[in-house]
Amino acid sequence: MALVKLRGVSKQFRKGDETITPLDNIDLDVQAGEFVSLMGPSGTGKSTLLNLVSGIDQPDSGTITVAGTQLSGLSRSKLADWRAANLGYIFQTHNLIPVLTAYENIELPTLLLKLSSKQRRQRVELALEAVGLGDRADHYPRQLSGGQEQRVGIARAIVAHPKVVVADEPTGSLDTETSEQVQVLLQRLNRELDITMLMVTHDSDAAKIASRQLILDRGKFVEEGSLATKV
Ligand SMILES: Nc1ncnc2c1ncn2[C@@H]1O[C@H](COP(=O)(O)OP(=O)(O)OP(=O)(O)O)[C@@H](O)[C@H]1O
Repeated sequence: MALVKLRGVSKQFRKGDETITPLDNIDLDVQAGEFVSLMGPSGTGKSTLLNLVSGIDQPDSGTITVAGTQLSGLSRSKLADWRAANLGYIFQTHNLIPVLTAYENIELPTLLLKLSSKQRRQRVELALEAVGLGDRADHYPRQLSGGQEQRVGIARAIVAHPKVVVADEPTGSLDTETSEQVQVLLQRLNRELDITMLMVTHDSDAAKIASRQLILDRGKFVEEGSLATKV
């Protein structure tokens, strides 16, 4: 069974008198271990889709099942528990807390999990190592480069050992070289840690690191290279 499964998902927003429908009766299957990139013009609903898959927002119709759980049936607190255990979110701007060290920023999501302090420390150390920042644990965000900050953001997204990581333009604020390093890192985490990735990007080079490239076009998905095919 697909790890991420959307069936007939629609989402509308009202803008003044106008109703916009960024997602229109969408179906999507992402298999465990896949790395899917999602491109499309600005305002077509890519971030909206990530928010639905993360349970941050609810669809107007359709069903979303992630890691075996149908999200629409969950209360807010159950959703928060589910998200803490199953989902990591990588932002364009890393959203690190400036008064916390790299270690403490990465530790934050683990505070929502039932772990002993030893297990928590092991998870944080593993995540720091996975992103190559074992020697930066005690640095504050202001003491890190942009690429290092993003790597802390990535470590924070994987520290709970989530089944799915969604990334919203993770390389959007980085220079070319740093962007390439982050792309390599994401690819490695997908392959070596078997993390299923769903990444929104405007960068066609970044999109190519994915095992499957989708484009969101007028409320529907088309697969890169087969523009007429609905997924
Ligand atoms: N909470 C909201 N309330 C009203 N309109 C919204 C809301 N969230 C998104 N929208 C609108 O829905 C549409 C899709 O937005 P979304 O951010 O998902 O697009 P996107 O494809 O991620 O864009 P970009 O590439 O610029 O980040 C846009 O027209 C946006 O203004």
